[in-house]
Amino acid sequence: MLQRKWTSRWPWLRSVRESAQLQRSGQSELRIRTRAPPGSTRPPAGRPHASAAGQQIRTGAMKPDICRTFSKETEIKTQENNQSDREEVAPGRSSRAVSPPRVDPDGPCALRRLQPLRYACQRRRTRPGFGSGDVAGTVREDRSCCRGMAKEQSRAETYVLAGSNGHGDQQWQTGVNHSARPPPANSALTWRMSRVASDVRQKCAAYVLALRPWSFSASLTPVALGSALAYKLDGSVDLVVLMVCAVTVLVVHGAGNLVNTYYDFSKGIDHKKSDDRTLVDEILAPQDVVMFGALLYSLGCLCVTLLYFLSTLRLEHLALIYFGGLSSSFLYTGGIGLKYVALGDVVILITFGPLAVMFAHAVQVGYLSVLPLVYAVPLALNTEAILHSNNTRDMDSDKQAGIVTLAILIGPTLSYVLYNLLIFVPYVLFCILATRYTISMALPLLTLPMAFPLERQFRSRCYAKIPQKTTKLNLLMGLFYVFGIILAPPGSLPLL
Ligand SMILES: CC(C)=CCC/C(C)=C/CC/C(C)=C/CC/C(C)=C/COP(=O)(O)OP(=O)(O)O
Ligand SMILES: Cc1cc(O)c2ccccc2c1O
Repeated sequence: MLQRKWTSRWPWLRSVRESAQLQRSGQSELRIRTRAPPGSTRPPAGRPHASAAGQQIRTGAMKPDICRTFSKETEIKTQENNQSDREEVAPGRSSRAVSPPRVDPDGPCALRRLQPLRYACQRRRTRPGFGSGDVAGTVREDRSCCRGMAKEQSRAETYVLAGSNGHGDQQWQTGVNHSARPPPANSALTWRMSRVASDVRQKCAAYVLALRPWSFSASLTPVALGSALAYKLDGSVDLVVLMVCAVTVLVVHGAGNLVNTYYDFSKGIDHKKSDDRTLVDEILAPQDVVMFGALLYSLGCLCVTLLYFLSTLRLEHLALIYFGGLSSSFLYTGGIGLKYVALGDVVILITFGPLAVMFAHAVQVGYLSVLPLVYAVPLALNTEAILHSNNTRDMDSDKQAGIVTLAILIGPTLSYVLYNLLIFVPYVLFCILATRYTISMALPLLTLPMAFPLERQFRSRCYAKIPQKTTKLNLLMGLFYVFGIILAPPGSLPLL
């Protein structure tokens, strides 16, 4: 749910999911039933060729028949123009010289994955002598297609419906220049480069998506809080240390999310309706996730080594907190899998609260202190509310998968009580701080109007959007809390 929302803001990331789905369902291949042109050799199996398809459709040599039903969104009218012809045909070869597409008996529509952002919407038409249709037709503009295309153009993948006889002989006409002219030499290079660029972009987007970056605010706010405390109580903050610390915590959090992705998938907990469908939808392969996780943990170790040189914190203290964070990030779902035995909530409460705040504070000031642990409490409770609402929403599917979470153990009614405690106790603490110490501590109370609707939704068991909204609340409340600390008059903050 959270991810869905997140990707709706960055459609190029969403396209990674969609293209993976299409690929999985076998639709990303050009599927055309062909009649081999007279004198041509049998098409070899392999990647189909759009320009060849366009050429043959036009000449009638290749006749696509019954079209599969595709979603309107993927029915993208394309302009397979000279450019694409040149690009799709290997350099130095005419389009005729290219092998015809792979024969596919049950997938006759020519849905073809082509290079991104290359194709413009074109008129959808039927006309005499075109392809196998031979039906006198009128030119019909498909405006919805144009609208769809405008959207699709922002995507990393474009799908091209290159030929169809299954829709009243309408053809997705490709605007190919069918001359057998070989492409200019430099276009071959352009073709390869844009192909590689597109592939790299796709892969990068998939990795970013797998990290579930929408959740990163949960680990960045404790870093901000620890640094704000160091600034306020010890007088200075080293921005380089702050940056390296933030990267370290982010990297360990991201690795924890990947470990979660891997183990939830291998234990069969993630399914088609889960938030995390990186592996379910085959956006990445399990070994990609493992490699990426290992890379992030290594990067985290590199960052903490850098912190050792940048900070005056003793090595044993630095190592203790860092490996504490690293272990909990792994053990949440890896190894013994604390999440599966109802201990996930404790892990989140500790790592996203006291541990991360103390880490950020300690690397700034060079010593360990209990003060950040106390200040971390409101934030930790609120962050745990995200996980608890997530687990309450997933209660049924988690039960089916045979795992035990706190939400399952206590049931929906007590889950509601717990959620309220997690959401509203921080506000009680802010009220106490504001009235007894400094009014700047009342700043987080500005987010109170966001909390009441969440309580109502939880009460009416409309869980779907609660984790997402709680994450928003967590970010805003955390930021106001940090500002409240920074704006507090000197000496006004409680020191225990
Ligand atoms: C102190 C230092 C150096 C680092 C701390 C860095 C942090 C905050 C690490 C936490 C890592 C961690 C425990 C990640 C787990 C993230 C998590 C709660 C995933 C959600 O899992 P599910 O409960 O399966 O939810 P989904 O259903 O959305 O997958
Ligand atoms: C992926 C994910 C999902 C969550 O529900 C989280 C809750 C709290 C803190 C971090 C979380 C997280 O990283």
